[in-house]
Amino acid sequence: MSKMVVALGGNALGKSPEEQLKLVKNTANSLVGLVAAGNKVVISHGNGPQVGQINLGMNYAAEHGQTAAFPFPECGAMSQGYIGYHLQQSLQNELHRRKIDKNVVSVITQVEVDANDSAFQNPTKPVGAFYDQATAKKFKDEKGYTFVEDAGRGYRRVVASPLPKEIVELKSINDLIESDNLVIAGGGGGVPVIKNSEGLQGVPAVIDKDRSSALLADKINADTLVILTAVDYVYVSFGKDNEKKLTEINSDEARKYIDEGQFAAGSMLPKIQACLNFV
Ligand SMILES: Nc1ncnc2c1ncn2[C@@H]1O[C@H](COP(=O)(O)OP(=O)(O)O)[C@@H](O)[C@H]1O
Ligand SMILES: NC(=O)OP(=O)(O)O
Repeated sequence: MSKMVVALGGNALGKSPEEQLKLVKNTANSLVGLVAAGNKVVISHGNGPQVGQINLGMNYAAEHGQTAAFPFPECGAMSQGYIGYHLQQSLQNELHRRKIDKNVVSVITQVEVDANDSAFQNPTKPVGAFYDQATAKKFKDEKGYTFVEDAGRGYRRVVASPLPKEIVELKSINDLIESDNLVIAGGGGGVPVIKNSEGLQGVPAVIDKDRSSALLADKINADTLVILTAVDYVYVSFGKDNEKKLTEINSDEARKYIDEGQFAAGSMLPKIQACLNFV
């Protein structure tokens, strides 16, 4: 039996609630397979596309006088609820189908970051949809957002992504795991919070869920960290005629490929770095 953290990529969760629910049902089948095989599974998930979508929709409604503005920490918490709800429902249905008696619970998770993290001055985390260059420029001029090209897939808005330091709800997560629940935690990398004289306070950023998942895996003493995304393999020379899939690498090879720039910043690079940190 292995204790494992399985991190699901936000870009592998589709672009709409309908698509997400369909994809999550498939994933639930595999995840419950791991549970049925006797593993203790903790699930984390990304939220890049979803948190950007929620923020865009909320900003649009606010600009049209329909709602108050919803900052990123609130949007991050909403994305944990939205994705956690689909995961909970799909996992519960699959557990029921296989006659496995287990409760599924999503923990709204806050993750502490450093208020002085230089990431606040240098946005790198892609969120929301992929745009062509002209549309990205239009948004940039109109709204002042920052955009970058994302791994050959188009342009995306980027926001600050400070490093995760502590998982605020760690004790509750551990208690829930120990009492045999199937736990979903650290969604979207966790809602970023800082500690100040008043206690915890949300900050406008999106933490990388691969980094938070590695931290979570370490803190709960997991044996295995699994990071799932929308490609079948990690490649060297990704997207080129001579691309080569990697089926097994050690940490020295991972570092060598990082130095060669084989993994794109903001997409595959944080996944490989998270795996190295965990190892
Ligand atoms: N060397 C590489 N090998 C495989 N995929 C890569 C590589 N470099 C960049 N990528 C891109 O990284 C993407 C996964 O990152 P991302 O979409 O940010 O993940 P997530 O599923 O967590 O949202 C892949 O779909 C692919 O487009
Ligand atoms: N928060 C986060 O890292 O989301 P993605 O996995 O969707 O990029």
